[in-house]
Amino acid sequence: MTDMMNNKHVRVVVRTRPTTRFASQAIEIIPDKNIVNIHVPKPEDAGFINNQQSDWSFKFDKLLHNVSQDAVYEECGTPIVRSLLDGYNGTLLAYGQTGAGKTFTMTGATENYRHRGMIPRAISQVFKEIQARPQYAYTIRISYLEIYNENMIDLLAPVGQSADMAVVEDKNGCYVKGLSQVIATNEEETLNLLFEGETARSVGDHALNRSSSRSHTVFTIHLESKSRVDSSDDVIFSKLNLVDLAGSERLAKTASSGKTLKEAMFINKSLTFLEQVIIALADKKRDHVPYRQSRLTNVLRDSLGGNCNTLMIANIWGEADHLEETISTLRFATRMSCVTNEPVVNVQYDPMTLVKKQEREIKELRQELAMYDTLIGRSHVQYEPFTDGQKAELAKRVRAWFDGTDDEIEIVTLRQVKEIMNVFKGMYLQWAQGGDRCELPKAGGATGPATAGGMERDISAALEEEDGVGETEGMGFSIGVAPVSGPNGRRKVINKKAPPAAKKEPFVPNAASRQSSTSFVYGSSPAPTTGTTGSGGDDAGHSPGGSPEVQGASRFGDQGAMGPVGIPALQPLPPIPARAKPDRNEEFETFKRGPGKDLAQALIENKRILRDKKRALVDLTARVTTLKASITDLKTAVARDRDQALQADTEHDPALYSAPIPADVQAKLDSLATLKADAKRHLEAVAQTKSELEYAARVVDTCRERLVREFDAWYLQVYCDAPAPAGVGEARPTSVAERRTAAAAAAAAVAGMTTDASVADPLDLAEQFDLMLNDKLMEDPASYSYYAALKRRQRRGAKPQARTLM
Ligand SMILES: Nc1ncnc2c1ncn2[C@@H]1O[C@H](COP(=O)(O)OP(=O)(O)OP(=O)(O)O)[C@@H](O)[C@H]1O
Repeated sequence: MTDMMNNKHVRVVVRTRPTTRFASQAIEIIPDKNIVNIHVPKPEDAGFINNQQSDWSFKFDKLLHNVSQDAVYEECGTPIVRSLLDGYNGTLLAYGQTGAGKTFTMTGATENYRHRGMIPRAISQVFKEIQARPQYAYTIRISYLEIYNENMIDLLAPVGQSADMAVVEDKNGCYVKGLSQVIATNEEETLNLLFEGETARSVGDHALNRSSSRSHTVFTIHLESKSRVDSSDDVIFSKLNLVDLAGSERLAKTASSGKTLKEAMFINKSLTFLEQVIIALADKKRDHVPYRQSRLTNVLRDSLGGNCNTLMIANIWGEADHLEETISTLRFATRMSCVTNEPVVNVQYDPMTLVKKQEREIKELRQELAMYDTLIGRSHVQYEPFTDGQKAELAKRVRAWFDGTDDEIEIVTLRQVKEIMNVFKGMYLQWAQGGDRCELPKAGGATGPATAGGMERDISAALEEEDGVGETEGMGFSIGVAPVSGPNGRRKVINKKAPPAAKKEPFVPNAASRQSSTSFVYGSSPAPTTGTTGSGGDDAGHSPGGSPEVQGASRFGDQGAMGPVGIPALQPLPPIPARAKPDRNEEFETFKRGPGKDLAQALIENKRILRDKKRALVDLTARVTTLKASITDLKTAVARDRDQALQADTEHDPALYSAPIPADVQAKLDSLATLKADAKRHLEAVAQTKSELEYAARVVDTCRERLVREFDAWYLQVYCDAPAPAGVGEARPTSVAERRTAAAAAAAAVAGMTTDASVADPLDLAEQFDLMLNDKLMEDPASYSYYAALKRRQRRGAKPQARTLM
């Protein structure tokens, strides 16, 4: 018996189907030497000069002529199953013409136990071997796949529950995703699965063999083994594929038509592809193996020429009528024997064992930490997750700290810090959502929870006292708007111990601030004021220019990270007196043409670049779509040519596959290659442009944020007498009066200018949509038409009157 592990090439065993009409004049079997000689007399009517081959000699690893199932299994099954138990993958496949005995070899005849085939015998041996190896724990899973007309069918899936399947390859090999793997604990259960699958198998009738299987099947025994003796966490995975291929046949001979003809064509095609894979594998110079051409080769990709023991049983039917098929089978078997394999044991680390090991380690480390804490006198240190009760207790202490009744919270562990942060977060969220009763404590040590409004009142009252003006800003101005909860650290810390709010009259917020749970500290423009003209107003919703981006830029600008800790202690900047309040939108225009001119121009220029990039991207993507469509058309044309050639090949002529490719097909293949290269180039350009576009978008955002920030600083400095932040604005007028005069002058200058739309209008909705469209196109260029239509619809939706007026 050959040692499978030392076997570097695919083993090929030829089995003959017993027959009383054996063509002994044409076929010579020499079992001792494993040789088959074939002599086909040349037809007399073929003419004087006849180069047709008439003699063949084939040598294989083993020749099994008229032997029993026992003998076949002993030769082919036993070693491969033993290797399976040792951790090597194995594949046993039966190939041959229809009726040559493939199914008889693999599954056998069910009515007689002695006639059972390789699969039931392999199952039986697997469980016997397992019993003989008590030092290992085994898990066995069974899958049974059928490939019928290029469709994959899960023969073990519960009726009506078959999932979508796909062949997937990862570092551990290749498998069919979605295919059921049923755990089997004993021989009987496994045989049940085999028969269950058998009944589900597609069986068709035709002239040669009334119970011929018209599909390929792959019965797989997946084995997982782990040593019970050594402490290693290694798990060995191995699998045995038992493959029953559909019969190779000549369409004319089987008198197939209609559905059966279609089946035969699929079978011939997949076997041709199998042959091509075998030819490629046998050719050491070929670096590409066309596995993906058919489901069969794709499923078997790690079983043919991979890291497994592969054995093929070539079934032949030695009657004169089937001489051609016999030669064809033996030629294929010869090619198969040239394929080399490198069997290796598939060892993997068990993820569950790893988890258990880490859990053990964590437990030990905790114990060690507890010992350490005891030694240094730190008791009651909490390392476990906090319980609800403990969380509530901690929240109480945090509140006490806010109230000032508790001066400090001792920090003992990182987990405790995290929990405290969680308490802050919860309080902040509750407050930001404007719940009626917020858990935030009232400043000044008042006991019990305070309302958000209450705190705001305290803050505003404090401001009133400080500035002598008591107006609160409504919401509505879009540029530089910052909510109380925002990150801009332009607020003062309320002294917990002596809150001015406690002494003041309660503040009654205006309508706008009542409507919103979020009130704005500065930059809000509640009134339809007209800049320096100073006409007051109270319309909170007046603001133009409410671009969400601009709001976002200001809310989450870079002036400090948003942190819930500082929130209760924040205080707004002094509000602008109503009579002096200019319209911020107008002031923004003034700013863009004055101190912020360079920045505004940079923004315009960067937006232009962004638009150019978007346009380029749309063009490139459209080109890729066109190229892809052309590639698909050409591929279809080539496939049609191939199908026609296959249909014409009713004699299944092996010479056809070595014949040169016709010129017109070659021309199509050349164009296909050119198109693919072109598409690849364009896809690279798309990727490049996409990254340039993203960069340009970032630059635009940064520019816009900076412009808004600078404007805020400028505005505050001019109208609120706030100190200029470092690096923002230079050579400014010194006094408030001077600044206001300068601003008025700038506004007057601007009044005479034409408005530059691109300055006033950052990325509009259409531009945002373009950006989104480009992102979608990147995900799937074929979606171009869909999204383009969507865009059209959106445009139409925006201007419905345009249609009705026509
Ligand atoms: N070695 C054998 N001993 C006895 N009977 C055999 C043997 N080989 C084949 N047969 C019989 O020949 C018939 C056809 O065999 P089988 O169905 O296995 O062919 P096949 O190659 O699987 O055909 P198909 O490709 O159509 O599935 C069956 O009735 C089977 O019992």
